[in-house]
Amino acid sequence: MKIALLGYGKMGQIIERIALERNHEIVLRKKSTDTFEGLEKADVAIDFSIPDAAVTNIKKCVDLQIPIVCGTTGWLEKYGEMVSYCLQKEGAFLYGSNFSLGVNIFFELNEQLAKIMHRFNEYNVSIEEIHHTQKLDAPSGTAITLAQGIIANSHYVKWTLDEALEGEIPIDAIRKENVPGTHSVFYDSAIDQIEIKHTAHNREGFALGAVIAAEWILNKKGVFSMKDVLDLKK
Ligand SMILES: NC(=O)C1=CN([C@@H]2O[C@H](COP(=O)(O)OP(=O)(O)OC[C@H]3O[C@@H](n4cnc5c(N)ncnc54)[C@H](OP(=O)(O)O)[C@@H]3O)[C@@H](O)[C@H]2O)C=CC1
Ligand SMILES: O=C(O)C1=N[C@H](C(=O)O)C[C@H](O)C1
Repeated sequence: MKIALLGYGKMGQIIERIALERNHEIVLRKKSTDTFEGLEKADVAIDFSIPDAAVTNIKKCVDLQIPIVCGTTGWLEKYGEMVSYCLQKEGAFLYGSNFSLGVNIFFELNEQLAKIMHRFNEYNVSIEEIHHTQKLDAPSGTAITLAQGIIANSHYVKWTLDEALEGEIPIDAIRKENVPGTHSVFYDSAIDQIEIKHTAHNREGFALGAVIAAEWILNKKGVFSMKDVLDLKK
């Protein structure tokens, strides 16, 4: 299939290699100063750009009726608006804070653990994420998804996402050279600590997952997530 890359940085260049290995064609490699010329030829667009560009890129693809897979993080306050825009225009849109298979399994593990732990008030939950020093947003999109998973599965729902992001679920964002992405969820009591952790060794899993999501969304209409792609919906 013909793929438009919206964002041609660290992720866009790895996605290009994997897409070509899977016999796809790249019709656009858009960086900040490039136009959208070539987008109209695409069967699917994959956006790994910057937080300030994602909304414009998503709307452009929906307007052109081109399915878009968005991996760009740091713009979630506009997510609801993008969902409505896509549904109203009968487009196809899939956002993933993290496209790696390992992290999507980690998301399921996090949700199952939250279902157990919410019964034990002696434990306090917190999240830690570590990323490279070039990352523009904090906390990471993955950490926010982890917080959402905890909130959604703590039946007495102590927090809203805003409360969580305002510190009810502390999220520690650490920046360190050359770290692709490490995420931990901690449950601490006065007696002990329970930790679950995912460590990305490189960016390959993010890129492969994004290309698989692009293959999946082809010829579909609606708003989707990696739970749909991996058939993880309960
Ligand atoms: N969901 C997931 O699995 C993952 C998500 N990410 C997210 O993906 C995003 C990109 O990460 P990464 O590749 O490391 O970042 P980079 O900084 O390496 O690349 C960003 C790219 O976006 C380009 N860009 C800037 N403005 C625009 C625009 N208006 N339209 C199109 N492209 C634009 C930049 O162009 P220029 O060079 O000209 O500035 C650059 O090519 C981040 O939000 C990150 O959090 C990252 C890894 C995994
Ligand atoms: O910026 C990155 O590199 C990454 N960002 C995503 C996020 O914000 O969760 C996914 C991954 O952790 C790498």
